[in-house]
Amino acid sequence: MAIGTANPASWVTQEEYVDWYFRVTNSEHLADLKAKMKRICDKSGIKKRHFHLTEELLADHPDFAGRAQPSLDARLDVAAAAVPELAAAAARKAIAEWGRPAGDITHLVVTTNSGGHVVGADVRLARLLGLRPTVRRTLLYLGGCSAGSGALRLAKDLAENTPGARVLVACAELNLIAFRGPEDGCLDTLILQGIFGDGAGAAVVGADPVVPVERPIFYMASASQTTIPGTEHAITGQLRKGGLDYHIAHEMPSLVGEHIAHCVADALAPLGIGIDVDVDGGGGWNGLFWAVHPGGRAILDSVEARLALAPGKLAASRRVLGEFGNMAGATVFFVLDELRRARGEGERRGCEWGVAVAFGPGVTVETMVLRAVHF
Ligand SMILES: CC(C)(COP(=O)(O)OP(=O)(O)OC[C@H]1O[C@@H](n2cnc3c(N)ncnc32)[C@H](O)[C@@H]1OP(=O)(O)O)[C@@H](O)C(=O)NCCC(=O)NCCSC(=O)CC(=O)O
Repeated sequence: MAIGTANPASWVTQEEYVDWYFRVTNSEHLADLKAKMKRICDKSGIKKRHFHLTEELLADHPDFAGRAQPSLDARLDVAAAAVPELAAAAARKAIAEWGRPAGDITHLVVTTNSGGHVVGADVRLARLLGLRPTVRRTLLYLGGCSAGSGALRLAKDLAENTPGARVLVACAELNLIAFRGPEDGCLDTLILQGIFGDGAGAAVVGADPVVPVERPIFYMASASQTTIPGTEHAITGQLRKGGLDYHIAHEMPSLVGEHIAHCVADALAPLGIGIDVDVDGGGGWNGLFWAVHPGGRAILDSVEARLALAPGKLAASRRVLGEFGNMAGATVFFVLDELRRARGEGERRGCEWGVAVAFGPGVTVETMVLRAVHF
């Protein structure tokens, strides 16, 4: 029924990032890694990224630049305050658009990869927003990049199974939990530092809108999850003394390309939606609008090629990637927001039905079938 997004105020252009990153981590001597990082950034399709971690904050915490030093406590301390604050900035926008008081929120689903506390980000966020003490909270940690879509799936079930429920979903992601300097033999670090950025997204989800106050944007027709067998190794992460150690396998773009068609076809089939979809990659897929998680430029290229999507079909995903990078679980809210903004600016007669697809550890594919309410 409403979507809000927010980013930290500080940002670095992708063009400047390589110099910035090697300078602030005192790594100028690692010339080969710097050249490789430049190749990654040049090909990333990203123009700028926002970060909570500034040079000043890094000066206060020089241990964040290395993975051997015990810095997890300090990282979590920063995230404990910053995650709910960023989530609140996005949630306030969503609640304002929704048009009803924050006290009418009945359920809260919060997800982040940047934390590990009790009392957690859900309690803090509820307090910041002035939600009712009886709001029913669910907190999901470390769900990877599909966590925002997973939280929306949960919200849909809550909304449909609890009459009158209004579920606030919020996700905030801060790269500082995984930030570290470049190191020989750790190519994952270059990918992570080269494409991930910080952001928060929020949405209000409910059934049976109260007209005319509530003006739905997307009808969530179905939300499903598939785990691709034999791919547990492809995305892994662990909280260690030096922060979140994250690994993304080189084959992720091809893996996604291989599985996207059957995941979407499986999600559409039970709905009996009359779309002439050719699962071998025919033009039928262009009969949908697309909100694909922009995990990286190569992921979007792979989906586009595999499904023979027309140029522009992934414009919302590419624009979000360009402006903000991969913001893990928060990204889906930005892509949905961008889609509805583009439709409001003259593309109102776009496709009626669409899909949101996100990928995460498992490898997990979250697929949501959506109907644009004003198409
Ligand atoms: C990083 C890229 C922009 C690079 O662009 P290209 O692939 O076109 O260019 P390229 O092949 O020349 O790659 C540039 C350099 O990066 C290296 N490279 C590419 N992918 C790598 C990876 N996963 N790990 C380590 N190195 C990698 C290449 O070997 C190459 O090194 P050299 O130049 O030395 O030969 C792209 O590969 C990309 O978008 N990858 C997708 C990243 C991804 O999987 N994201 C999903 C995140 S998972 C997610 O979103 C969910 C989650 O985290 O939970």
